Amino acid sequence: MAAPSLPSVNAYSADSEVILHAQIEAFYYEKFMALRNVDLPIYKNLITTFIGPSGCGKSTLLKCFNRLNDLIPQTRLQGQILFKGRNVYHPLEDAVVLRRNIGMLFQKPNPFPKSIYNNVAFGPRIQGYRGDIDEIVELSLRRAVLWDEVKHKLKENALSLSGGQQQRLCIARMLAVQPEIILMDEPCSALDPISTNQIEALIQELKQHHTIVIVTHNMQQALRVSDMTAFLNTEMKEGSRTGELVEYDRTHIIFHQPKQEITRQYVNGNFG
Ligand SMILES: Nc1ncnc2c1ncn2[C@@H]1O[C@H](COP(=O)(O)OP(=O)(O)OP(=O)(O)O)[C@@H](O)[C@H]1O
Repeated sequence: MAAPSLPSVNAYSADSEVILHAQIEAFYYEKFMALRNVDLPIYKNLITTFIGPSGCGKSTLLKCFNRLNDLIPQTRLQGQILFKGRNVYHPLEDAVVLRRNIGMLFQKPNPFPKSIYNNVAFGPRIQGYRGDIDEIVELSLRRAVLWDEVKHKLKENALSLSGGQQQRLCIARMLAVQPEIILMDEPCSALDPISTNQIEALIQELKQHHTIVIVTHNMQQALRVSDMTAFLNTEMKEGSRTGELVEYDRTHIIFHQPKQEITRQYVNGNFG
């Protein structure tokens, strides 16, 4: 089933505010250089997608933004990631606080094996929130368009929900701690078309209050949901295939009038 065409409320303009900025000279897994020369501003309240062939470093780049790569031993970033002008890799920056501001949604929904309620209440509780947790749980579930489906069974285990519901629950769990930025790594690839439509519609809603960055292999999804698209590809460098940013622009330009021939080939499915 084709997803409905969704209206874009916010759009890029020359004075769009840069909220995140990757200025990466190189990123290494041990000695392997996975990314090189990526200079990529992310604009506030827009949806940006990363596209490119498998292994070009889309997920690696995404995980630089909230320092999730720090959890992998022997990784190293040369360069900086600016979040509202501050380098998140500065030794005095707190990665835990950063990940609260820059939340992440994964390919496979990963709710905690707890009740639906406790999944959403978890973040506010560990932050020591003193207000009405019931209210935050309801609001977050409503914003994730899940409330009507679960309001009568909040004490049931989250793992009893369908895949699409679990993914919306993970979104509600993230919204409960009010992140400014939401990173999504192929958020719909494990979902059926109806759940995919629901998540895509939700992503459009969320950009009113959040900045969203999505890795996707689905060209149609990038075209449907995003304002900006970055195309990455690999280049043979010093004996290994290193990811590079080829082209970054408004999504309609990347898909219909790209500057690089290789981008045109990729978005048209004629890629070697
Ligand atoms: N934990 C890791 N240790 C070592 N190398 C890694 C690790 N994670 C990723 N890589 C390598 O880094 C490169 C980029 O991987 P990454 O997952 O970022 O690419 P991707 O574009 O997201 O790929 P895909 O579309 O297949 O998910 C690949 O060569 C990959 O093998």
